[in-house]
Amino acid sequence: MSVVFQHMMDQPLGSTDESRAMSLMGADIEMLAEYLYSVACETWANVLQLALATWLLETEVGAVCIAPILVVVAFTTCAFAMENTVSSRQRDWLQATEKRITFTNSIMGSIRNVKFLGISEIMSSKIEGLRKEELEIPKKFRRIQSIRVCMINAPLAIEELFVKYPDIAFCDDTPWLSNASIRSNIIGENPSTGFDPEWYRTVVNACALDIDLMKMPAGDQTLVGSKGSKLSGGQRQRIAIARAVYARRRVACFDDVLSGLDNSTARTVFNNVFGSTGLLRRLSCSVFLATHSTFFLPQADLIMILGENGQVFTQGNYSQVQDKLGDVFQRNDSQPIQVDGAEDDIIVPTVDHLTPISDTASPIKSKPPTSNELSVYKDYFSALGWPRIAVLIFVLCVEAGTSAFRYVWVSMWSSSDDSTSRLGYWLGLYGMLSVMQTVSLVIAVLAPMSFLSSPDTGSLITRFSQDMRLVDMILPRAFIWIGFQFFGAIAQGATTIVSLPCLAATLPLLFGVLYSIQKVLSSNVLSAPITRVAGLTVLLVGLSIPFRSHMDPGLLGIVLVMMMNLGLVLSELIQNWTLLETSLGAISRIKDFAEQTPHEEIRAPQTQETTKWLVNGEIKFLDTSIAWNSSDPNPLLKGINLQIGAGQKFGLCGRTGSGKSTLALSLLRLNELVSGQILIDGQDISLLSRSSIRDQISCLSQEPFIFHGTVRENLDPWGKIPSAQIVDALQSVGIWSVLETHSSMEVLDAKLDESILSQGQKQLFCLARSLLKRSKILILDEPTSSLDPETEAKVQNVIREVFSGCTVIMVARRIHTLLDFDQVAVLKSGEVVEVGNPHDLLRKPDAEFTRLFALES
Ligand SMILES: Nc1ncnc2c1ncn2[C@@H]1O[C@H](COP(=O)(O)OP(=O)(O)OP(=O)(O)O)[C@@H](O)[C@H]1O
Repeated sequence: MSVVFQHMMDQPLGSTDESRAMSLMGADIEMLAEYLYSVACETWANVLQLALATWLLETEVGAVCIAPILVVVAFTTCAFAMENTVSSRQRDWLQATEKRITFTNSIMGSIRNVKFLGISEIMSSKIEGLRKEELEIPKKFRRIQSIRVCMINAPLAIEELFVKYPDIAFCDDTPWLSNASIRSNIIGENPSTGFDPEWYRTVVNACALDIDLMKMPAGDQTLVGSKGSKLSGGQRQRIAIARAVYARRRVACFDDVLSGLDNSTARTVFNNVFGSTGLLRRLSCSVFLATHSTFFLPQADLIMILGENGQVFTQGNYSQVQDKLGDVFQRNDSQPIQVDGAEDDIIVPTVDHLTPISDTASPIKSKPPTSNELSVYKDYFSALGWPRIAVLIFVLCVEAGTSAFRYVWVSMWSSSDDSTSRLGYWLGLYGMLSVMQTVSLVIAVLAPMSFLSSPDTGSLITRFSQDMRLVDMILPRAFIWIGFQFFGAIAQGATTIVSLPCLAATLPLLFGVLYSIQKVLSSNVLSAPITRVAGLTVLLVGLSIPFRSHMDPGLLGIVLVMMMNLGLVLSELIQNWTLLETSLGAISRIKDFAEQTPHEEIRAPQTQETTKWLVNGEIKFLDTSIAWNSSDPNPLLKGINLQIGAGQKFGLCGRTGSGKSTLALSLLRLNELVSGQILIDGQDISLLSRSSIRDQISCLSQEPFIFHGTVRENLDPWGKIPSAQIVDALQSVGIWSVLETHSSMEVLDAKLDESILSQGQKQLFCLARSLLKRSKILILDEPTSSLDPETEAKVQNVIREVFSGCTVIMVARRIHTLLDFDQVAVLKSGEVVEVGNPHDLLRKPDAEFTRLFALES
């Protein structure tokens, strides 16, 4: 596993398929371990057993003893001959697994976007479809864990790069956060690096996170959610910066990390972290900062301006490159503002708004399962379907019954007087019993996979992929083998008792011992007790010896064999029972997850929205208060009163964390309306279902959402739009030609290769999807904040031209992008402090909007 992991770490990003490596580390290595064990332990034992049995047989029947060896050789040869077929099936299975994992990963990583687009149900059925495809190939599966790494992304243009100190911190423009507390994310989870409270507070303060933490009831112990989904974009970015600074490395690389922050916060963080007296200077850390902005250049020791193809356009200190800035940056950014502010004001906070600091970040404990054992069995059986269970039990009974009766039949045959004269009768019935046993065995062995493809179980297991391996691989196997062993034990026990009734007295003792052992096995003490059971069986067989003179020797032989078998069968039964119980833990976790995770749609919608209710796109917020959690006593947004006319362009701006996205996303009912009303075309949206709202409103976020699939699937997940219309949409956003150049086949049905699109082109592609949705309202949550000014201008133009007839609500950090909007609202700490036409507001020198704009220009 470490070899695969190390290999992945050594590869340049994008050169290897992440999910392929995950399959290798998961399914392949697991299988290798399992099979190596059985090969190592069972091969020599089987060879020894065969040799011994042949020798014993030779003393009884002479040369015929060769027959079992021939059978073994024939079957081994067949097994080797089938190897090719098996490995190709295995490859198919792994590919199907990879496909599903890659798709699921991309969806799970973009749940926010999936909700914005109102395509949760479509994505869920796609995942289920992939899963069914995978289960068609009856092979094993295991869960794969996602591993993310931070690395420098750009290929090196020079031959070699020497770094004197290998300890480098890296911070990307797309922050990577694990689902842990804010503090854990900053200090990292490496136990060898001790926690330094003083340094931690200094870093938190420098990254302007103290103000945000103060507003959070759990302070720095607040869980950030999957990929930081419970934080604002700016908070996510500053936590990632804080992690790189906290690490105190000698070299640190920051890739456009300030673009996601509003101007005022960006300046504060720049001064505190990168400025002439910032933390990194104090640490004597060499810093690489990639940026689109010229604002911060005067403070850099060396500036390298790169041309379009990555070549060095010019380099030097600020005074040396100043003249060339105008040639590269077209906007009026070439006049950098003097980055002022309290550069020396990095103060260790005196107010302890951070939760009490312990020496280590507290780990997040997962809740133990609460479902009881019986209800878990009941749920599993109901998911499989009771009729199927009845059929399976019947098949298992037939298999066990025929298997045991075959021995009795042989004994009856050997002791009968007509054993040779009625050979056809004895042999024919024996053959029939063998066929019945084989057929029932095959049906029962094939059962688990067909069970798992039943829709109920499918939906049950896709809910909780973490336990997939147990549910998919171990549980069905344990379940079926328990069936064999249970019914086999009953049949063998019954045959023994019928043949030798006095042995019935010893059976309760045998079961009692086995039951106690099972309890011990639950505590993970494994194989030793099994051998004791075998010993007990031998004892019981020994006890039966004195009865030899009173019964038919053939029958006695069968009883001895059955008793020995019974011991083994029972011990295997115990092993599989233990496995079953472990796997049922997974079902229990799935059940708890499904039952305990609160559902978004708490109240049923009161209006039946069969028709299109959104016609004009007029929006009203009436004394609205909004929270992310309905039980939160302090709503994030308070007393919002806004009126947005149909077809208006409305901008939202303010400091990071002020609630801009929360306000915009309240239109999609992604958060909770605590009081007041939100009306769209006069319709109270709290009375509409969330899916209907998301179906009719378009939304575009900062991270373009593209999933593994064809161009058509990505643009029209609903599968309803004619090709000509899709091509039109791609042409209006200017992406059609890019896709056409890179595709050798029909563009719409080709797999969408994300790597051929730049970040800006991906946003344009997503705009085409919104266009096809033909919605009257478009919400834009900082769609251009991570783009360079030129691409940003292109995207903004498309928004203005193509969506001219729609109501557009745009959250923007770059104030200049809002200047031609009809209205803007400025938010501060969850309240709207200013609303008006941007030009009217700019005429007022003391307006908040004027101040924000001044910071930028
Ligand atoms: N899903 C969520 N669950 C809980 N709290 C959230 C969630 N999303 C955001 N918040 C909190 O709501 C507050 C406002 O976040 P919001 O994203 O609205 O800010 P913003 O003004 O858009 O900031 P930015 O400019 O940084 O994106 C933040 O303090 C954040 O922690």
